[in-house]
Amino acid sequence: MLELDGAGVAVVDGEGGTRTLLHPTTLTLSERRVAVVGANGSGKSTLVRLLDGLLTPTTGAVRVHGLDTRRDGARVRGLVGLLFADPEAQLLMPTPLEDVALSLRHLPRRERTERATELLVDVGLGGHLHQPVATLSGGQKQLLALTSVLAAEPAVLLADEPTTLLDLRWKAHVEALLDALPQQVVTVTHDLEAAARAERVVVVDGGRIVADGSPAAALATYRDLMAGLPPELAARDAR
Ligand SMILES: Nc1ncnc2c1ncn2[C@@H]1O[C@H](COP(=O)(O)OP(=O)(O)OP(=O)(O)O)[C@@H](O)[C@H]1O
Repeated sequence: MLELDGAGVAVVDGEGGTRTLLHPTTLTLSERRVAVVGANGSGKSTLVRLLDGLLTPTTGAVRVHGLDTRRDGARVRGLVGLLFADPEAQLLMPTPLEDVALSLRHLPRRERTERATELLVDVGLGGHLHQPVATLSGGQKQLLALTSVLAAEPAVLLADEPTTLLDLRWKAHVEALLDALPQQVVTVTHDLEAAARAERVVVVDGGRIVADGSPAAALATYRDLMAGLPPELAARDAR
């Protein structure tokens, strides 16, 4: 369960004024599949960074499974896994085996290697255990990033445009893996077909939630917005 309780983010801008990235927002996300859509720069990643505790709200509070991200940041980060569009941003080790093993550092060394091998074989990267990460294809890198994140067994996965850089085949592969996960997955996406498969869609515009509800209703609002309608005229009452 993810909760925003009047949570907002404002930063000091270059001119010494303040800039609101997310207006105070109250939201409880308990659905297993949530999609967040919105234009570039609308505040989607800000919302995700709040939920993983990387960013603390400047007003209100954010709770993950009841833990306040401001007070219990380290424990929250233990509960939440993050997957970004660009796997380069999160692959830290020289080989796939070492990268997955890093997420398993709580295990004794031998078990760590065995478990990392098992996980890589399961996702189809068994033939690439020791291949330099830099030489993997983009799709293989994203699959590795996902495997490393999941190895830590997060309770919640936040995926920020996880398939944006993938070709159709890799996109389908990564989406199928994400769809099959037992844990809650919140996905930021520009892919409206993927968003339509969620149980709930949240639409962000100008740092505000402007629609929130079933995919059909919320995506209708988003399409209206993208067609140039101001939020107050775009389809409302998505819930
Ligand atoms: N630390 C910061 N200081 C100033 N402005 C910021 C900061 N972080 C984000 N912003 C601005 O806040 C706005 C929202 O950014 P955010 O990354 O949340 O958007 P987004 O919806 O995820 O966009 P995209 O789809 O392009 O990734 C942008 O205009 C961005 O430049």
